[in-house]
Amino acid sequence: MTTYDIALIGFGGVNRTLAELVAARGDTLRSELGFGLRVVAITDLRLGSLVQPEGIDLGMALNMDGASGTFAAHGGSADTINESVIRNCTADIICEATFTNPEDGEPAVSHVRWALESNKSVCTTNKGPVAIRGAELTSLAEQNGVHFEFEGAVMSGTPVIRLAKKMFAGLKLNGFEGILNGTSNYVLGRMEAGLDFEAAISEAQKLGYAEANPAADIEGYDVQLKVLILANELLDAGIELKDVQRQGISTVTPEKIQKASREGLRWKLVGSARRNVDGSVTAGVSPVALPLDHGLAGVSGATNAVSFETDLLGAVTVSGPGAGRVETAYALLSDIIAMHAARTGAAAHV
Ligand SMILES: NC(=O)c1ccc[n+]([C@@H]2O[C@H](COP(=O)([O-])OP(=O)(O)OC[C@H]3O[C@@H](n4cnc5c(N)ncnc54)[C@H](O)[C@@H]3O)[C@@H](O)[C@H]2O)c1
Ligand SMILES: N[C@@H](CCO)C(=O)O
Repeated sequence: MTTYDIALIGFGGVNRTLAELVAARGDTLRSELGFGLRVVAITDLRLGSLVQPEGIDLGMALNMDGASGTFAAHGGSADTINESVIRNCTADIICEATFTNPEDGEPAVSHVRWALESNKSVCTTNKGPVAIRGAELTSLAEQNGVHFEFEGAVMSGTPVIRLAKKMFAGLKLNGFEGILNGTSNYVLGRMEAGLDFEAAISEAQKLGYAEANPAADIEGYDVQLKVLILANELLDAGIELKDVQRQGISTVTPEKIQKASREGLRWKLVGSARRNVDGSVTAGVSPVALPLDHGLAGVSGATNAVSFETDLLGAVTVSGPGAGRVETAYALLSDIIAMHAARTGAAAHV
């Protein structure tokens, strides 16, 4: 049976949870999916680097939290030597889950590039490389005969990108609108319930929804990247970050939320893109007070939803978890399942 060796670049909430899944469910995955997974390298800013071609003891790695020392105590290095690890380790697949940088996508863009250049496939939940260098990296993967998968970059493990590419064949997509950030949606809901902004953010951080810098969620940068990804992947928009107008929810005060509630409205952070008559695409993200009977008004907590406007079916809506460690680790697993299916011709349902 095939075993894929994987390297985890960034060992925070998402990749730790993937390691937990591999440790706890390895046998089930093997029998149900027809392949095994073995972690052969891990790097993290707080822990350093560890490469063990025979397989890393995941119990040991998962017990390390940065306060308890670095990988130097386990035969690795205290330094985060990403380029050398990514290029030289024996992994078949690099799982990239470091911080999203909404400005230029670095250093994750380089992590992905080094992997693809050294003929390793990549799965990532990091929005930066996909939004800012997606076309270039996809083409590099194709040239090198490897895979670049990023389902978790939009709506965590909820299938959206692959689903839309496969299931909407024969339909023309004219646009989409959706709730694409779990943290801001969670915060708006908690504020409507009477919590103050800081307390609501703190809850979202504890639940593993928020970015390392939650301003990325609150000020709309995260949705800006996701709109860019969906517009380019699904509408073939050919647009750049500067083309996606951005406004976050920091202007939505508790008073505005209570007033909207009295008027039968609910504030939501809505990301959208629409194809214009001349073929160009207009895209943006901004807070909107939606009537309660609007399809997106009832989407609550860290749930996300995106409604695609199609020519033959009208609106088709996909809804599901938009954030969360387990939900996003599953996205990486679904990427690996898709790679396996492409390699073997096995049916993939993800
Ligand atoms: N948590 C979610 O719900 C979710 C959902 C979808 C996408 N994402 C994306 O997935 C990625 C990971 O999310 P997370 O929740 O695990 O974040 P996290 O902050 O918990 O973990 C990120 C880890 O990456 C490490 N890191 C940062 N820069 C690094 C570098 N240059 N080299 C090695 N390690 C580095 C950090 O030390 C940290 O441990 C982010 O890009 C995030 O935007 C997260
Ligand atoms: N911080 C993001 C994670 C998912 O990309 C969110 O809250 O939606």
